[in-house]
Amino acid sequence: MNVLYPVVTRSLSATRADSVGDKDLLHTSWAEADRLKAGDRAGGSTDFKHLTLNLTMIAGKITGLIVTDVRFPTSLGHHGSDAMHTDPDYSAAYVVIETDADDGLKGYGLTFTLGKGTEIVVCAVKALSRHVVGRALEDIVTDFRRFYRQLTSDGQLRWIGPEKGVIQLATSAVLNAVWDLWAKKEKKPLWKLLTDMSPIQLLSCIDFRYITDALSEDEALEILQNGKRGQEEREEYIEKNGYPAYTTSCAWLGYSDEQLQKLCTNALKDGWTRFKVKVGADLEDDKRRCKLIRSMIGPDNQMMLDANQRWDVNEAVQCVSELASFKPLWIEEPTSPDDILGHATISKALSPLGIGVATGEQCHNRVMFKQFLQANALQYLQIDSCRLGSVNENLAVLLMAKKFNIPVCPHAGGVGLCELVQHLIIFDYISVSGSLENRMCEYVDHLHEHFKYPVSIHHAAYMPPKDPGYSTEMKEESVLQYQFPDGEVWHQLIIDKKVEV
Ligand SMILES: C[C@H](O)[C@@H](O)[C@@H](O)[C@H](O)C(=O)O
Ligand SMILES: [Mg+2]
Repeated sequence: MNVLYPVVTRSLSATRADSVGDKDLLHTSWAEADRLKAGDRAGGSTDFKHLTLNLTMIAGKITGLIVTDVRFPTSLGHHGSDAMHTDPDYSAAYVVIETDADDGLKGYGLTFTLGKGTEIVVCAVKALSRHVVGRALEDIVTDFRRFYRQLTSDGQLRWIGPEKGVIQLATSAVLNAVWDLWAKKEKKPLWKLLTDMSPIQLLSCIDFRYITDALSEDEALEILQNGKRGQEEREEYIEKNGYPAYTTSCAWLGYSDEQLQKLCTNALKDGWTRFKVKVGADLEDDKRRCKLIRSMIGPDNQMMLDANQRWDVNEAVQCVSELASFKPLWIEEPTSPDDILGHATISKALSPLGIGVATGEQCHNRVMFKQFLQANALQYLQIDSCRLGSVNENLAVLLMAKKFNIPVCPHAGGVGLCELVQHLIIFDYISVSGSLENRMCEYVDHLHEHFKYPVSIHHAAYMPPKDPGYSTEMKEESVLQYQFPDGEVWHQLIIDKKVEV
């Protein structure tokens, strides 16, 4: 089916949504789209956008896209280590987009990597840039669904995906920069840009291809319309209390027991009540560490386990059963992230023990999440702001999670991930799920000092960002110093033979 997407913007929702309601509006604009399309075929000179809408222009044509390989040597302190990724250097392919508008605003985006291979993502971003440079921002955001499709469906590039792996990480970096720029133009933090959008505008950002068997556009619209009810109260609640978080940074796998104890003591003092522990390399080691943490946090605080894909399916059931006495809430990534039916088997086996399965940080697109949901293969869904195709694809997944009634607990263990994903989960609470039950967002206490608008944590909760944008902008001096391999920091580490290049 060849569909012309209705183009819907702020002014449309502001004028007509009031009188006819969004549902009607959806159909009105689809009908209009068809009529206009017919007009085009008949040789009419219809300007679709300007006939349908009375736009307030978002100024600027994208004139440049710069991408940088930025790496932080976190492996030296074992930060971020787990059973599979023993020596991660938290890194990013960092994108800056510039426009010819005279407001001087730039869009900043990133995707998270672990050091080696960042150069490959950088290369993929460059390959995608031809779809971005030369485009008016206005054209992109008023028909975001089409733009998303263009980026993910390049007839040649898609062969190295599609919508997965390096090319999807690159798509995310580019689109994160576009969303940052859009939010800055609107002078709103991204979460607020999203919560202020009408249901129909939000829909117009989502590519529903491949998921309509699980979530139709009408169902998504209904969810978003229902989400408008009580939105103001929820916004007030979040402004006051923040979004609940859990910490992972006390118990990376490479930390010694002493370090673990020290970090856990401090975290408890700071008011943390939910702790994630890395497991999976050695069961006896896992038992010792879990025992230590449980004894420190007491019976009432929550503990989650993360095996980072280390086990086979039956092995996972066996190992987690042996750790069940420590009362973990979930086991995260127990096996291959691609093994949806394996996760379903594990979920079923662990259910009598009261342990759920969590996954998503390596779930590369909405189709996989759809299947996880359809197969009852997860009980906690972990979106990732840089693994999925940016905000656009995350919106699709949040809506599916709502339909399947599965709590979303985002992944944020990486550089910049806390900064980004806080916007998505705050939007989720205010406009989609409307609930905090069984929900929390990951937090790791690393590298925030390199961001211009770092996260603000208060009483173990993410306080909603106030600065315009997606909180993606890094400090210029950090980018210069940590650029790989020529930044000052890497230069010195290489001279001192502290790292292998
Ligand atoms: C290599 C990384 O630090 C991962 O261990 C991390 O993202 C982790 O899986 C998490 O859930 O935070
Ligand atoms: Mg994890």
